[in-house]
Amino acid sequence: MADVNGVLPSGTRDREIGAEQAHLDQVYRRLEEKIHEAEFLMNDAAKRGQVGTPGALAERDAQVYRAGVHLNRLNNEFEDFLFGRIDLLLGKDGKKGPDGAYTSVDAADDAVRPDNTAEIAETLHIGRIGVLDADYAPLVIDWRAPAAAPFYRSTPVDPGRVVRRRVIRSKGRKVLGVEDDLMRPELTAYLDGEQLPVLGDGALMAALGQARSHTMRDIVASIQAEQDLVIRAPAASVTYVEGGPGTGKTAVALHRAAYLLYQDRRRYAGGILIVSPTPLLVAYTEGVLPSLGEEGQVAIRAVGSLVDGAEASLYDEPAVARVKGSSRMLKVLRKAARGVLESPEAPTRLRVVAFGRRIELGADELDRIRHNTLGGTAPVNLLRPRARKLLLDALWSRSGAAGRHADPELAAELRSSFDEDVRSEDEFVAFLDAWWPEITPRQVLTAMAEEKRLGRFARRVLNPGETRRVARSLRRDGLTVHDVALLDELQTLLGTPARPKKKRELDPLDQLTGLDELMPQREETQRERAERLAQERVEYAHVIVDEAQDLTPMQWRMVGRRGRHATWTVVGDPAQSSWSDPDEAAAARDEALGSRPRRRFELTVNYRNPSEIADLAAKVLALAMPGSESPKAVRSTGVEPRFAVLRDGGLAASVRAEAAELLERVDGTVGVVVAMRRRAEAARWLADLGDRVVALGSLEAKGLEYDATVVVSPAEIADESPAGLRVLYVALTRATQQLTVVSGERDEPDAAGVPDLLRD
Ligand SMILES: Nc1ncnc2c1ncn2[C@@H]1O[C@H](COP(=O)(O)OP(=O)(O)OP(=O)(O)O)[C@@H](O)[C@H]1O
Repeated sequence: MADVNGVLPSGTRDREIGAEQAHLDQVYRRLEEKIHEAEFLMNDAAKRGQVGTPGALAERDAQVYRAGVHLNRLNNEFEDFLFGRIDLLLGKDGKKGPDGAYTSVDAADDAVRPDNTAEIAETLHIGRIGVLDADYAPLVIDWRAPAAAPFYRSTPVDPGRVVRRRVIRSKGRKVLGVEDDLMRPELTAYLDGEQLPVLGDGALMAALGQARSHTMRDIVASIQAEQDLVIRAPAASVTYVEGGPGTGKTAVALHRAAYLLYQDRRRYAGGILIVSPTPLLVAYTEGVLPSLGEEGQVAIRAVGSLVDGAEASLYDEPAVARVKGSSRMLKVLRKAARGVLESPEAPTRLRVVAFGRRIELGADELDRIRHNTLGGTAPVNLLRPRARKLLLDALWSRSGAAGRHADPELAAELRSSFDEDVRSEDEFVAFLDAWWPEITPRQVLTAMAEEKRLGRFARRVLNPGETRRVARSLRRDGLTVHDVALLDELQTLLGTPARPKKKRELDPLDQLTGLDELMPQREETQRERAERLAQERVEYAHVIVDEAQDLTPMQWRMVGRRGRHATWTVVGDPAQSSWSDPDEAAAARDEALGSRPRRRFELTVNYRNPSEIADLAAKVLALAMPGSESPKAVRSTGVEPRFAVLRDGGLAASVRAEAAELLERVDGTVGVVVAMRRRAEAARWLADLGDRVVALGSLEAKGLEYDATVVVSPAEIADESPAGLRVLYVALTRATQQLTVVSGERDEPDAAGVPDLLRD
């Protein structure tokens, strides 16, 4: 309907908005009916409860639960939940599918007439959940339903049946605007006898230009075709997604979690785990799933918080992180988990009295027994019964009672009464507790903090300098992100011994019959214990790893243990890896994922950075990973990055002034990225600029984005670790609007203030 200049007849916009408003009104009326139904159900259920029979009570609980879930969802979805519409040509098969949609995605051969005109055969509205009218015809189709896929998949190159895709913006019950994309611009299409109008510049650009807040928004209304392919990929084995900065990897990962739950809620009742690199990114993304109507079954955890009780947010200096994250640590931990028993506090003599004789085992004998007990690879804490048995053997042979009876039955009886004697002796019990205590992972880390002991555990694995630095880092207060993977590994190496079963409350009937005594408690077998422990460990049905390029080998082992039977989605960008040896991490990843087949996807479009910023970042990418390609920026703002040099007052004053200036120029947030060691001072520089501005260490910037960023001293960031150039690449790709680079002396800026690393 638009003429060649794109001018629409007056009133078209109002009429189109009016039509969508009418549809939204109808949807709300239907939702209100559903809410009344749900409330009625709850009241009715409450009344039934008053009847009081067990059957009625159970029924009431089930009904209240169902109605509660229903009400809750409806209330949650009320905000902005109808967001899309597609107008479609007749489908090839011409039949209606289960959602009222034609099942084919291709247009029928005769859908377009020879004069390039066509009739719209069907209009579908898409929203956060599906709503049917009283006759079960769809008023809104859930965005995750197959019928909604053409909304995301259709492109002008491959439009399928879609003629026009419309994004509807609404607030509460009011439609504010519509943005259309024409998929078949060559066509003149008619709906109910009127030519189909096209309004706005397209929803994607509108979404990308918006100011950013401190939380991520869902992209449900503007998911792009290549992203939709990933979101809806079947959850078989491993879905592996690579893409440069801003290509929507995090957004896609979150929407995929919601999609998988919709697809097969029962299968994912085992939970979906999303592993995120930092607590900041967890906080940033936490709201997305609830906005998609999904909560509860998805756990988003920072990699430093995967072990219960450990909430690590400290970072090791790069040289230490490199050692702690490497798979060399596995050898060190294996030795440490066993060697920790040889503590200076461990008793070196065992004395008992049995059969009226004093029997003693000395240090050498005890060392030999410990050594024999530890042979093999069984978890240390599970070896205590074996240690006790070997101690009793040694005491028995020292007792001289072994040869007393030739008759095997009598000899066995004697031995068993000897064992009973010794085992019940207080001294023996106290000795065993001190000599073979139950060890916790933290105790092993504490032992490793002593340089001498760590030196023994790490012989021929770490060099003396590495040993010294790791030991020193473990003496600090608080856990680092890398310590958590060590704790998890140690937990596996140490094992959790079977706890004595809680005594059941005595059943009066048991007391009468003495049944308890007649049926001795059977000891758990090794195999049963292993099975029980395997079940108790937190495992998930699907594991999503965000920023996967950053996981160290030790972290991959930790994450791998949480998804041994899971399907996986792994998203990352090797060019953003802050790990010093990406090949080693890739090998560890392959080991964690096992031999499961992979489906690979690539995301190629940068939705975050305008081309002006993306072009600058590409220069660092060329240094960091020569030959690799940057994603294509989808928009440009005409605003070039600004290069600032030090003013009077040094770095603090310069950064403050640049941040203040950006606050004036953008509506949303400003991120100031500094080298890790400057984190604390940078926070002080910006303290009174308000909460729209945040100071971040370079590693913390991972995955986040701001309207504008100040990157402070590229050279400092690049020099901070062997992966420094890749970390700098991350820092330079965080802004959605404007970027300022502040150079220090080390950056050797030229006359225009451009630092050495960013020059052509
Ligand atoms: N289809 C889309 N519609 C609207 N916005 C989008 C779309 N895809 C991505 N975005 C936006 O682009 C930005 C970058 O997305 P996201 O953070 O998921 O990218 P990423 O690939 O994880 O980036 P990085 O690797 O740098 O962390 C976000 O603001 C996201 O909302």
